[in-house]
Amino acid sequence: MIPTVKLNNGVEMPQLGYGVFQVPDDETRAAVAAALEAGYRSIDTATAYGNEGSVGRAIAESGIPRDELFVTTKLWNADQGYDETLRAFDKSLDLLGLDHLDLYLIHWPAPELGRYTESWRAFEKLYADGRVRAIGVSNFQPSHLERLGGEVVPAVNQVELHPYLQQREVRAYNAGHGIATEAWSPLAKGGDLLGDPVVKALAERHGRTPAQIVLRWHLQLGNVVIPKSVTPSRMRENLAVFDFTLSDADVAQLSTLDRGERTGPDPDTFNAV
Ligand SMILES: NC(=O)C1=CN([C@@H]2O[C@H](COP(=O)(O)OP(=O)(O)OC[C@H]3O[C@@H](n4cnc5c(N)ncnc54)[C@H](OP(=O)(O)O)[C@@H]3O)[C@@H](O)[C@H]2O)C=CC1
Ligand SMILES: O=C(O)C(=O)[C@@H](O)[C@H](O)C(=O)CO
Repeated sequence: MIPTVKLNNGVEMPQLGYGVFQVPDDETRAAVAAALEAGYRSIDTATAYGNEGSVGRAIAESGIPRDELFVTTKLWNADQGYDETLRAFDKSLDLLGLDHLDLYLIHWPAPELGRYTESWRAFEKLYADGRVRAIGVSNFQPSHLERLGGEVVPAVNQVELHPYLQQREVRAYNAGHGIATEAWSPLAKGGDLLGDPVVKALAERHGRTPAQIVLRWHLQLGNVVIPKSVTPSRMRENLAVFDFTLSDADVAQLSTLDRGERTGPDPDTFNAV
């Protein structure tokens, strides 16, 4: 039901998944269970979200075969460095209750720390050892990617991306290097974007919701998306986007909305640990 994108190492990643940022730990198990019940098979979490254990419990209780799931987590900034990364990976895998991960991402470049290249060496070891099926980065600008070094080209770069922040330069760089672009906050956190007159007019014309129009725009650009919702009806709504298409003119109209407007931190200056 959910199409996949083929990553640069041949691994197939669902183009639409479920994100759990800001889902409180004690609500995550039920939220992920509802998402899996709705049909999601790709889950995006992070050490920083404090809910990996609850994601793991929901996965274990679902009874869904492991090879039908795609699980992503992310290395937090405080864990950057070679040995620190290896330890953080073990801890995440343990919390998730898994014997391998599908995708591991360096969460932020945190350039002031100056350690993401060491973390990438550790990622390459984890990948070579078969403990993770694909490795990638998040919030990396082209300048950060240029300095990554190593042997393995990241499979994914997960960045903030939506019609108000279209990341044309990052997307072009990713595409030119075989890196899949994954959009975080694909709905711009459910804020003004969903009430934008252009989005609303397209929603009315297609008989869809504003969120569905925005998700369809992403999918037609080739982005991987991971919308978050704790509301089961919205989980289902966000999945019901594979039975209609936007015209080229619709996509072009949405592409005029770019304001370069971030809802989250700037990767060049975000160094929190
Ligand atoms: N790598 C990184 O640095 C980052 C990664 N992420 C990842 O991306 C995921 C998604 O991003 P996120 O920041 O959560 O923002 P989203 O763009 O996914 O928006 C989530 C918000 O939109 C609301 N919403 C969801 N669906 C609908 C709908 N159909 N109609 C109206 N409102 C809707 C949700 O409300 P409600 O839940 O109440 O239904 C929630 O408030 C995260 O969960 C996380 O996994 C996010 C930030 C940074
Ligand atoms: O959600 C994420 O993945 C993030 O990295 C954000 O929470 C980010 O750390 C942030 O918004 C800090 O204010």
